[in-house]
Amino acid sequence: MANSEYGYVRNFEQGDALPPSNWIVVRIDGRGFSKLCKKYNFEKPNDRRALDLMNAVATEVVRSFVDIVLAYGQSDEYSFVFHESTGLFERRAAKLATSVATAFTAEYCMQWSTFLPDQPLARPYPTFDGRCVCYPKHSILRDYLCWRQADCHINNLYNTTFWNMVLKGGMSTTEAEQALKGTVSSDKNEILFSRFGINYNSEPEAYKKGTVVYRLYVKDSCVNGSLKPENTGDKVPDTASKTQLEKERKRKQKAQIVIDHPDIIGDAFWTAHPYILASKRGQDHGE
Ligand SMILES: Nc1nc2c(ncn2[C@@H]2O[C@H](COP(=O)(O)OP(=O)(O)OP(=O)(O)O)[C@@H](O)[C@H]2O)c(=O)[nH]1
Ligand SMILES: [Mg+2]
Ligand SMILES: [Mg+2]
Repeated sequence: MANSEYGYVRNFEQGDALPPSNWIVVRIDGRGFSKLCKKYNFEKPNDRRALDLMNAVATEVVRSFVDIVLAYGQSDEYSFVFHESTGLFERRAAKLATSVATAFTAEYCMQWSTFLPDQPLARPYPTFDGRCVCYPKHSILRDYLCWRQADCHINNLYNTTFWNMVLKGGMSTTEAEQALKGTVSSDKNEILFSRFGINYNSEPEAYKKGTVVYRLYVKDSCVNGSLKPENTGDKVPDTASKTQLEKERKRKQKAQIVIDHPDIIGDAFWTAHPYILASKRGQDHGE
C-alpha cells in the first residue's frame, strides 16, 4: 500500500523527534480540575484522598515506563522525567506526551473508587493533557524541578492562608482575596499563626513540598544508573549489549518505587541518590 497512489499523503506528516541527549519532561495536568474539585467536594485547600490517588497513579506510570527516572507532582500535575538517553518511541514528542497522559488518565479513572469510594465517578470523566519539554543540561532540569517545587510552596502557603480565613475566619472569598493582596510569605505565616494557631512549618510535607516518585536501588548495585556488568571485571563496555539492556530493564521493573516528599531544591536529595540523574557510560557530556 505504501506505493499506492495514496501513499504520498504520508509526506504531510510532520516529524517531531526531540533532540538527542536532552532530558525530556512530560508534564501532565488535569483538565478543568478547578471545576472537578468543586463537583466532587474535594477538601480545601488539600484533599488527602485526591493527593494519594495522584501519587498512586504516578507510581504506576513510573513502573510502566522504565525510562522515567523520576516524577514530581503537586496539585493536579505531574512531571515525568525521561532519561536523556531514552530512545522510547524514537523520542517522538506526540507519542511520548499522549502515551503518558493517556496512561495517567486511564489509571486515574480506574483507581478513583479505591481512594474516593463514596464519590462515584460520572461524566465528564477526568482527563489530563500532556506536553514535552526538553532540557539540554542536567543543571537546567534541576532548575525546572526547583521551579515546580517553589510553585507548590507558594500556592500552598497562599491557599492554606486563604482557606483558613474563609473557612475558620468567616471571611468571604472576596474579602480574603483582598486581605491577601500584596502580602509576602512572612505575612501569611503570621496570619496563620496569630489568627489560627497554625505553624506553617508543621503542615504536612506532602502539601508543602509536593511528591517525588523514584526507583530505589540497593547501594552499590548500580554504576552511574546502569547495571553493573557481570563477568567483565572492571571493564565497562561503551555500548551495553542487548542482554545487558534487557537485564537493566528487568531490574528497573523489579525495583522498589518510592513515594516521598523531600526538598529537591537543595543538594541533599541528589547527593543521596546520585544514580537518578546520572548520565550513562559513553554519554557523559562532561557537565
Ligand atoms: N479543593 C481542592 N482543589 C484542588 C486540589 N488539588 C488541586 N486542586 C485545584 O485544581 C486546580 C488546578 O489548577 P489548574 O491546573 O491551573 O486549573 P484547571 O482548572 O485544572 O484548568 P486547566 O489545567 O487549564 O484545564 C486548582 O484550582 C486547584 O485549587 C485539592 O486537593 N483540593
Ligand atoms: Mg489543570
Ligand atoms: Mg494544574
